[in-house]
Amino acid sequence: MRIGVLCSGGDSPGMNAAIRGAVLRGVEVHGFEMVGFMDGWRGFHEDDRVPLDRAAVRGISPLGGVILGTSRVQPFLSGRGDEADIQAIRDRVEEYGVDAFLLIGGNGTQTVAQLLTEHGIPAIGLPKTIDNDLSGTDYTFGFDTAVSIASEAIDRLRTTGDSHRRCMVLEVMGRDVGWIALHAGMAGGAQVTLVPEFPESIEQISEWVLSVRDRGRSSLVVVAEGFRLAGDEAQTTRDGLDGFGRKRLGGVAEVLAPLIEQRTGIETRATVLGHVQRGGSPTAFDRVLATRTGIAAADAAEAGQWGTMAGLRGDRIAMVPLAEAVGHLKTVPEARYEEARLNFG
Ligand SMILES: Nc1ncnc2c1ncn2[C@@H]1O[C@H](COP(=O)(O)OP(=O)(O)OP(=O)(O)O)[C@@H](O)[C@H]1O
Ligand SMILES: O=P(O)(O)OC[C@H]1O[C@](O)(CO)[C@@H](O)[C@@H]1O
Ligand SMILES: [Mg+2]
Repeated sequence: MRIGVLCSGGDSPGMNAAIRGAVLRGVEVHGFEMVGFMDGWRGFHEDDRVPLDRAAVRGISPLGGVILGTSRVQPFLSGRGDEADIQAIRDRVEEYGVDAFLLIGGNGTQTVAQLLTEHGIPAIGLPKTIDNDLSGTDYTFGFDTAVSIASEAIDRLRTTGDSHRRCMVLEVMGRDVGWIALHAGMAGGAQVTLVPEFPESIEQISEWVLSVRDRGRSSLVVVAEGFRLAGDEAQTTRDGLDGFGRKRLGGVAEVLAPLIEQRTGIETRATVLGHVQRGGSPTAFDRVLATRTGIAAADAAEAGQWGTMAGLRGDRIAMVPLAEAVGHLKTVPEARYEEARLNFG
């Protein structure tokens, strides 16, 4: 069987380990021939492919980024996903002699895996995203690395914040969910953690910051990029949309810091962590999760379990139907937020 491997969406630490896991299992154990398309669907459309064999994946688990590159280039040339678009993919698939795909990506990529499978082009999904917003899996690889980097940033901001008795506001990624903020905030002992799922008022936030000051401490506020103040309609964005029509979230920390300063009289500084939290070497946890995801995906291909995604369920990797994974974000549940919120301030 010849399998095409392709990454789309943003990169996520662990993607290389996932490719290595899939190749070692697929090529060495199941006897597949594997080929990687460069830069997501661009490589597929432009016939830019590389062989994926044991040598190609040697030593790549500790490497950040992804050796194949990734992009948000559309799989469907017209963008409509109609029969002509599907036929164009079928023609290419035939030309390349590819029997099936392993698609590494987030929600959008898993949607494509499902669409392809429904149209008779077999695909299996490998979930990745630092945001941890994919349903059908407990955690996605990349998330643990992002949380570790954000936690370290909190530790560092705290020492300078404490020295100047300032309130420090750290903005982390996560798009429309607050998983990175929640976990990093808990790991770093943040006094306030703000997530998109549960808007809070500036009065409430200022009250927490003042109560921290009243017991002689400085506040560390973690805010997810998708957070909105209670009553605000829109999230904070930079330059509107990106080249693929998506909102460019970011900057909410810079909006909050002066508001907190105004209301509390406490000098406040904002830091936007940005793409630092997506870069560099994956944690051991992410390497292991990604490797196991790759292994499970290769085994699923051997077993013909098309239209599924290799999700983490407890300590097991389970092949879950793609329909369970796509279309609905995995948001922070109220109980998890309340558990943290009781200790704010
Ligand atoms: N409903 C859809 N129909 C067709 N193509 C889609 C659809 N959703 C997403 N895609 C395509 O899938 C690719 C990846 O989608 P997207 O940019 O949303 O990233 P993702 O996989 O969700 O990862 P991330 O977590 O970084 O957002 C892009 O090439 C996009 O064009
Ligand atoms: O890499 P880009 O296109 O700037 O996208 C940034 C977005 O991607 C993510 O890193 C992953 O989905 C989000 O947390 C963030 O909003
Ligand atoms: Mg997406």
